[in-house]
Amino acid sequence: MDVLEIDNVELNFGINEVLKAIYFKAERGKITGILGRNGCGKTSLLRIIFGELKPNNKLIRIDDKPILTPLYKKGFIKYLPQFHIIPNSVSLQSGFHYFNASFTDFLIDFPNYKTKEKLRFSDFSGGEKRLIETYIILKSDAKIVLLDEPFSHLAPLYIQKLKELLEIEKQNKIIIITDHLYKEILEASDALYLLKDAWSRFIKSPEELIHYKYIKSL
Ligand SMILES: Nc1ncnc2c1ncn2[C@@H]1O[C@H](COP(=O)(O)OP(=O)(O)OP(=O)(O)O)[C@@H](O)[C@H]1O
Repeated sequence: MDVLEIDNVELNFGINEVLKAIYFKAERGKITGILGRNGCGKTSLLRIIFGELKPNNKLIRIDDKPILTPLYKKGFIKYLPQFHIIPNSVSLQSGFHYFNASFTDFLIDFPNYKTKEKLRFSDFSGGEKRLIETYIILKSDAKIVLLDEPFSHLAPLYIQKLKELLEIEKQNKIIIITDHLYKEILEASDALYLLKDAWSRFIKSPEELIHYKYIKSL
């Protein structure tokens, strides 16, 4: 599985025209970033790709073949939403077991969690939960990974570590990522799209983000 494309996306919520004429391509071996202001439709686009939000129109292709079944039903895609996905009553170790992810690998990457395996999710801070959930999704056996704001609540060292893991995982996965920490997205991404006025624009250089009034300066 090498290339995911989504085309002709049209999404309205009542009179609110959120997405129209969107084209978007993500490839294995590259991190594909999505930037855009609040409410421009980044989460909606990820949910449409995942298959849980049905737009007025869209066409998804994987390796040039149209996909008509919602992707989440196919089992090879994982989605990190903005909300927490692991129940509070579950222990750290069971959370890894539940998602079929390696807790041993996690402890190698984040050794400071060695004494915390029996703690429940309710015992962790918002940022810690985010780190754990992002790790579990990123390191899963999925072929396509969608990450909605993985960096936003994380300490700089954890962001750095996640970026290193992204570099490794992208060799075997199609990875799409969005966040308001645009400098992190710029650094982590090999291909970048900006959503603006319901259109997607492929961004060739960071200066274009100024041109399209996403930022004032770099
Ligand atoms: N279920 C819904 N019903 C009605 N409107 C919705 C619904 N979900 C999203 N919207 C609207 O669609 C637009 C896009 O929302 P979306 O969450 O995709 O934006 P976003 O770019 O991810 O925003 P943010 O960066 O703030 O998370 C917003 O105007 C939002 O109010």
